[in-house]
Amino acid sequence: MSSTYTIGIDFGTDSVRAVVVNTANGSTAGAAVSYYKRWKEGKYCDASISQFRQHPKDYLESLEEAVKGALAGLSTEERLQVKGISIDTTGSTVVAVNEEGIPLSLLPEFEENPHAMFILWKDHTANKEAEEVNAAAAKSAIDYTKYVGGIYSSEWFWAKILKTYRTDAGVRAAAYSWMEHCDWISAVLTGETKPLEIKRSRCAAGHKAMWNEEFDGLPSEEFLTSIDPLLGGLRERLFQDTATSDQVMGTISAEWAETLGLATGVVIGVGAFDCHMGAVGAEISPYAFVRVMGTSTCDILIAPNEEMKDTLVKGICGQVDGSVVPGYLGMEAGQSAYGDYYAWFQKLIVGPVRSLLGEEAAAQLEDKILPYLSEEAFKLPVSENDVVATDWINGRRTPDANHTLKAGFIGMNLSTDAVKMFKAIVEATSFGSKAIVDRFISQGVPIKEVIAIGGVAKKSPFVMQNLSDVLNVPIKVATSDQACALGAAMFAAVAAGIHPDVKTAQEKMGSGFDKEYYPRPEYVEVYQKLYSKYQKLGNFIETNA
Ligand SMILES: Nc1ncnc2c1ncn2[C@@H]1O[C@H](COP(=O)(O)OP(=O)(O)O)[C@@H](O)[C@H]1O
Ligand SMILES: O=C(CO)[C@@H](O)[C@@H](O)COP(=O)(O)O
Repeated sequence: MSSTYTIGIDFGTDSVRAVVVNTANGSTAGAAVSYYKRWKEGKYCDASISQFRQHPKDYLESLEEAVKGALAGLSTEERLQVKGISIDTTGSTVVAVNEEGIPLSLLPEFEENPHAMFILWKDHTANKEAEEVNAAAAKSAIDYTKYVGGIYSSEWFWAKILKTYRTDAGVRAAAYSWMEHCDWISAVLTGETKPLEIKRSRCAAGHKAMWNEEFDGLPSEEFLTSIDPLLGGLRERLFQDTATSDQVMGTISAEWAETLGLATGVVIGVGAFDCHMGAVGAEISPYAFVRVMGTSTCDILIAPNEEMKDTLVKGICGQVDGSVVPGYLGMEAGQSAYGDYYAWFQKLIVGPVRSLLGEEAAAQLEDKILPYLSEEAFKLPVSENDVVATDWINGRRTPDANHTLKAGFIGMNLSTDAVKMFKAIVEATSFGSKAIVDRFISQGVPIKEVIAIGGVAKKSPFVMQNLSDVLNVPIKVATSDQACALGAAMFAAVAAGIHPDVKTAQEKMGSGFDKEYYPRPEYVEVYQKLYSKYQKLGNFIETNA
């Protein structure tokens, strides 16, 4: 019998990655990456006001490029054995669409309007609106925030919609409905994008839009208009039900089948967020804590629903039945900047070089600077008098979302150089991780093991060793370079009926682990002291800055 294949597609912050996977044994038949062109040029973004927008054309062009690249090495016969495609994306990354489900920025009149584009997860322009959602929730008879950690975040659906409605009356008038990136792009491949026709991801709806079966779907019209009457009428143009990612969104449209060189009849699965599919790719099992370590971190944990019945974990990004593995409660937490904090420091150093010495010198430095800083920082001794920083350079996602918080440093003197600053930044990201782990444990959710995936987990032994020292637990790193896309390929195999459930797909297609970091006992005590300084600095910033 010939092999069958599925394609997993992972839309990250900067690029999309596609992998073609053999469904029998998980081997990779092809893989490719495509970077978003407009995003790379810095278009439609303004970091000074935390505005980060992505054009749907970037997604469409990169989708085609990455999938074609991943399929390039397959024969025609092998291509015809591709049976399913599933997609994960970042989120909450939302866009206003018309009645046909076309993002407004794909229409000529809104083509260059950032408010008509996808509002990326890390866009924090809606801080005020998030506060208003929280104020309305505090007054409401039903606490709609109870399954999203008790605090609504500016990274999420309703806050972003309200901010857009207040900012741009033209977009407001033209917006029939709104979609998450993972729903829209999956729908695009089927050729049916009408907002009321398509299936909506349980993962996206539950973690970001306060959808829950207990509320009969989305928050009530009364609640939404109590935040602002501008939200009136939208609820009925969104969705009532949601679907888990083992389900089928549809089959590939004739147009996309031809463009990609695939057979008609390829199943398109229901989409989800990157970290949720990544956790499946990393072979998550109950109470394993999977950290997706890239631009940001997303931490995912699953538990049997019956064991978590009365537990509400405060200050995380939600707990949703079936958001990761159908039949289990999926919990999410994370940090808004992880690799992005390192990237910020890289830019800080490379920026003046670019201005003074030109692009060539800057590009050389850019390639070398993070590995150099990591190598040198690894050699430094650790003392309780070292520089301490917070990890809130893009606000705090968890525990207890607050995107108005900023990063801060203490303990510098004239001997503080770039390497020492970098060490403090890496330690800050580890301390932020510890705060999350401690929160889960203190709220009654045990963690049986820690697994890491994502660019940072694969590229930086320094960061990973530091994290293990600070958390004082071993950390396993998954073998796959593309665990999120692999997880998507596993979901595609379930949606296409090749494997009966996620667990079987994990057993057949999982790639295992290739590295494990162990805490070094001699660092545990000093990191406890530095962590306590981190907490004090954090308290100071939170109450004074
Ligand atoms: N050598 C390195 N050490 C630490 N971080 C790195 C290194 N190289 C790249 N990174 C970080 O990895 C992040 C990208 O992670 P990746 O998982 O590839 O992408 P995404 O978050 O878009 O899914 C960037 O924020 C970058 O700063
Ligand atoms: O926040 C979520 C999901 O809830 C992520 O999509 C977001 O952190 C982006 O992930 P990356 O850092 O680009 O891997």
